[in-house]
Amino acid sequence: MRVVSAVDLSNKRDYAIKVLDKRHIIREKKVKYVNIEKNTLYKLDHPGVVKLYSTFQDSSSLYYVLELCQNGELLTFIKKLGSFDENCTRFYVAQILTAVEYVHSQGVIHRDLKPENILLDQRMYIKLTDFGTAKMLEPSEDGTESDRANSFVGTAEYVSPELLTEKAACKSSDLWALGCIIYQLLAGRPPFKGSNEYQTFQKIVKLEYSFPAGFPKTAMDLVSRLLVHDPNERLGANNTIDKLKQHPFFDGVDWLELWKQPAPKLM
Ligand SMILES: O=C(O)[C@@H]1CCC(=O)N(CCc2ccc(Cl)cc2)[C@H]1c1ccccc1Cl
Repeated sequence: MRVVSAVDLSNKRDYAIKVLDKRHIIREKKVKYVNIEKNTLYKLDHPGVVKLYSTFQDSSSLYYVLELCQNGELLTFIKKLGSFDENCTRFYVAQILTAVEYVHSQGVIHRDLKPENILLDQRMYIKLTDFGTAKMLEPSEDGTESDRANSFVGTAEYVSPELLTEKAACKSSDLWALGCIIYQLLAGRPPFKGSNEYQTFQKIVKLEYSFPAGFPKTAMDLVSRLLVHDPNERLGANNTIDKLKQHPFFDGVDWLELWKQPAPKLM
C-alpha cells in the first residue's frame, strides 16, 4: 500500500491518495477488506475520522482519495518526544475517545487502533484512519459486548485478550487498545511488548504489565480500568463511554470545545 499526495488543480486543494495493488490484495486474500474500508469510510463523518472523497481504479490498482493529514502519524511524535506530558496526553486521548465514541455510535468497530493509525492534520488534531480491518456490526449484533464480530487479529501490542482467545472483537476491544495507547503516550512504550508476537500475546492473556515509576496516579487508575480481561468490565463498555469521560483523568477537558480549541504544544 502506497500513499501519495495530490493537488486538485480546480480548487488547489491537497489530498492523499492511497494506492492498493490488486495482485497484492488478491494474494493476501484481502479483497473483502477493500470494500469494507470504502463502505465504512463513506459512511463516517466526524472531524476525528479521515474523510474518503472518492475511489477509482485502473487495471493494476485501486485508488482511495482521502483527506490529507499533513502531520503524519501520532507514532512519529511519540518516538520523537519519547513520551507526552499529562496535559498533551489528556487532550489527545480525549480527541481519540470522542472519535471512537462516534465510530461506535455508527455501529463500527475499528479493531486495529494504534498510534500508526492515528494521523495528525494541519491543526495537529487527530484523525483515525485505516478502516480496512474495521467491522460493521449488523444492527442485531450491536448489543452487549458478548455480540462478536468474526476472525481478524489486529496488531500484536494492541490486540485484546478476547480477540486472542475467542477470535472475536467487540466495541470494548477498541477500549482495550485505547488503554494501551494511553499507557504508551505517558510511558513512551506500549504496556505489552514481548521479544516476538507470541511473547506479546502471552503477556496480554496473562495481563502481565506494570507501570514505570512516575506514571501519573489518575492515568494509572484509568489504564487499569481499561486493561481488564472481561470486555464487559472495561470502563465505558456496553455503550457507557460517558462514564469513561467522567474519569478524573479527564478533569479539565472541555468536551464541547475539544474540536475548536488549539491543540496543546507538544513538548
Ligand atoms: O465499490 C466500488 O467503488 C468499486 C466498484 C467497482 C469495482 O470494480 N471496484 C473494485 C473491485 C475490486 C476489489 C479488489 C480487487 Cl483486487 C480488484 C477489484 C470497487 C472499488 C474501486 C476502487 C476502490 C475500491 C473499490 Cl471496492
